[in-house]
Amino acid sequence: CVLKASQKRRPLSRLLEQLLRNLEKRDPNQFFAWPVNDNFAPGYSNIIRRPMDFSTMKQKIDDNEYKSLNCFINDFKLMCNNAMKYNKPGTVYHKAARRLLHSGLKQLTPAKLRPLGNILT
Ligand SMILES: COc1ccc(C(=O)NC2CCC2)cc1-c1cc(C(C)=O)n2cccnc12
Repeated sequence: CVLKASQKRRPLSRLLEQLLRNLEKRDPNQFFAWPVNDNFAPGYSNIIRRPMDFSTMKQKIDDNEYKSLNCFINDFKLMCNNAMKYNKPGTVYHKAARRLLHSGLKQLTPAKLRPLGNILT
């Protein structure tokens, strides 16, 4: 029988896509959905050396650039830490990044991931 496109994906890619969808749900305002635009964030590209956002992470999954779950988690942390570096504490973006980081990492603990199978070994 012919496998559906999604079934042809590598197991790691399918897991990362599932985790990404779960993380994106925690960004209802879509502040992290696309690259931050210098026109709305003056000086952003001078302050943030390694920008990251959910659409870039999705592209990296599709291009099989993530060799491990840790590389994926590191990009998620980079994205949140960038926002807490550029935006002052108390701003809507700094608060959103703190909340996203903490709630997102709770979903990425070994206990939460173990039920997803031993593909991480
Ligand atoms: C993809 O990035 C965005 C997309 C949409 C919005 C947005 O709808 N902002 C409205 C809430 C008050 C204006 C903000 C952002 C945004 C994210 C960020 C981050 C993540 O630092 N940011 C920083 C300064 C100014 N705008 C932003």
